[in-house]
Amino acid sequence: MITLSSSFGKNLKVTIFGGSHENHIGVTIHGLPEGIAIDFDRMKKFLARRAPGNSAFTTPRKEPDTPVVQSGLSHGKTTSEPLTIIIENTNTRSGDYAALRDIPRPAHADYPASVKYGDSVNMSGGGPFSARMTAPLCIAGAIALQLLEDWGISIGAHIYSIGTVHDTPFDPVLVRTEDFASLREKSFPVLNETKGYAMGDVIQTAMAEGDSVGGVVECCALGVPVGIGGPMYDSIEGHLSQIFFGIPAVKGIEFGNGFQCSALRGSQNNDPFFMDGNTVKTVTNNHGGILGGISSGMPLICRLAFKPTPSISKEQHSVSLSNKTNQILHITGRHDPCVVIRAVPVVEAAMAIGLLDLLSGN
Ligand SMILES: Cc1cc2nc3c(=O)[nH]c(=O)nc-3n(C[C@H](O)[C@H](O)[C@H](O)COP(=O)(O)O)c2cc1C
Ligand SMILES: C=C(O[C@@H]1CC(C(=O)O)=C[C@@H](OP(=O)(O)O)[C@H]1O)C(=O)O
Repeated sequence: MITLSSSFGKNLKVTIFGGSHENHIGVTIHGLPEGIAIDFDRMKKFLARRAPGNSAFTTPRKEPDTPVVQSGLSHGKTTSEPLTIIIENTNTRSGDYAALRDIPRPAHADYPASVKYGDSVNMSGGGPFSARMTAPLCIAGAIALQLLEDWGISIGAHIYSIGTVHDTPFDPVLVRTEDFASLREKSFPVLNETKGYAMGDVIQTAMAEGDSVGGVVECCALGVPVGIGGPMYDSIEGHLSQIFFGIPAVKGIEFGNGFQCSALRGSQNNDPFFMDGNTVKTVTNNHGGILGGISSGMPLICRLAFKPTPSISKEQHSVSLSNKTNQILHITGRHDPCVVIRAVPVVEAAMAIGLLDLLSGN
């Protein structure tokens, strides 16, 4: 068996390795400043927001997700070596996946991964494609969030929609750091509680029918200085999109008013500039804090669309790869009926790593 790994970043290189049903998963971070004290209590709190098994709306797989430092830390502070932290997988149930080696799940990675890797990769639990890999991403994200505070940058996210039910969006001009603090304390992070209950009903209805639902996470970064990013392939959108699309089940990304801008006239879409004391600001923020790939100093806002969880208990059509016949598939096992809730801190982590990488090279 080979262990796959994948890396993100130019100045801060984040490499994630392991698999959902291997002994452990983990992350190595190259390029952190030396002598930084890492707040592990905050990291654990952050990891707990993503961890499986914490509510009726998530997979019942229970994992403590305890970060264990392997190297790169001495007396609680970073050294000049890369930092490696792992998480043990303690609650695997690989039997759930025995049949799926031959009968791939629609919408999961099983089929193309089996063609590409054969039996050389352990695909149980989704292997290296599993959302389990977002736990080490959140370790790196927790560290990045901590470092970004020194730059005066804060990041927050919420469930923007589940199915067709929408939360109140962030106000793209007036959104404040304080809005993020209360969201972080919520197990179902929405701004409008009534909409949150309606979203819960949507998930419960799908679950009762052996089905799943998708949704959108909205994320915002405040305090990003003017001038981060660059033209064409150095754009903030391009850079963040690479790490965002590394999150399993992300199928679309919007920056600012995104697809909506296409229905507007220039006079409606353009954000007029004005002087706020000595600072140049815009009256509206359709551009979501990015112009020409470069930060404008306004709140940086984006939305990520997540598809419905592939593994559903409803009967589905698939094939037997060995027999080359059509096959009815019944998936058992432990799955999120909606991935969006646990994805909220994952999106914050990805945004933090992406921005810290850009800032480190600016
Ligand atoms: C937080 C989170 C939890 C997820 N939980 C599950 C799950 O329980 N079952 C499942 O089949 N897919 C789950 N997924 C989605 C799959 O990992 C993903 O759809 C799959 O790897 C295929 O990748 P793709 O959708 O990006 O093409 C989850 C995704 C996220 C972000
Ligand atoms: C374990 C996690 O989520 C898993 C993500 C996942 C998938 O296919 O993405 C499938 C399930 O794996 P298993 O069948 O092993 O329970 C989820 O539980 C986690 O996020 O930590």
